[in-house]
Amino acid sequence: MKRGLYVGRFQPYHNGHKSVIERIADEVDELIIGIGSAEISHDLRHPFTAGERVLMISRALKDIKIPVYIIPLEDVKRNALWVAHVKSMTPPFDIVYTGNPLVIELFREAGIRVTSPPMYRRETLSGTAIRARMVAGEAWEECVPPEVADVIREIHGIERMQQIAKTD
Ligand SMILES: Nc1ncnc2c1ncn2[C@@H]1O[C@H](COP(=O)(O)OP(=O)(O)OP(=O)(O)O)[C@@H](O)[C@H]1O
Ligand SMILES: NC(=O)c1ccc[n+]([C@@H]2O[C@H](COP(=O)(O)O)[C@@H](O)[C@H]2O)c1
Repeated sequence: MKRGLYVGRFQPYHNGHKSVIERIADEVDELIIGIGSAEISHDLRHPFTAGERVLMISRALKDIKIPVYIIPLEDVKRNALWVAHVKSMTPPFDIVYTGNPLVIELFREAGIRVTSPPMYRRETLSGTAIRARMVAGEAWEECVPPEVADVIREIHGIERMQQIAKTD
């Protein structure tokens, strides 16, 4: 039994994440998705709440063939304690999937195996680029699974981002 952890902020969950998860699902028996910075929302880098991100990911993964645990993870002030915090919130895992250099370093120092999945169409598929399109009123729907676009519309996510992007 091999259980993997994939950590990200998923602001929003997009087709790059989807392609990574499809590959991971071929390698592990169970997958934990850790939603990082769970406590942060309603700012331009983190527009969506942890609950909204849970909804996006769970709907987009409705057909996945392996068990998936979606777990919000709040940040902690001390990087040196973060891995212990993550372990306290998740089922035990054997391998971590991430491209984030700090996350790689912290798990490696804790003696946990880390793999960095290759980037998929990174020029368009990054949270930063997608959020910029949302704020600018440009097309973003093709960058995310259709279920995620539905959630963003249901929660009036574009209106939220355009509102918080205003200056007073
Ligand atoms: N297009 C992509 N292809 C493969 N992996 C990706 C892609 N975009 C992000 N990832 C990886 O997914 C994980 C979670 O990333 P994250 O939620 O920060 O998305 P992001 O697109 O990098 O967002 P942001 O631009 O907001 O930092 C990270 O390990 C990141 O390297
Ligand atoms: N000290 C901490 O709380 C700590 C340390 C490393 C990563 N993280 C979190 O892990 C997540 C990593 O996700 P990204 O790869 O999407 O940046 C982020 O939410 C980040 O804040 C938190």
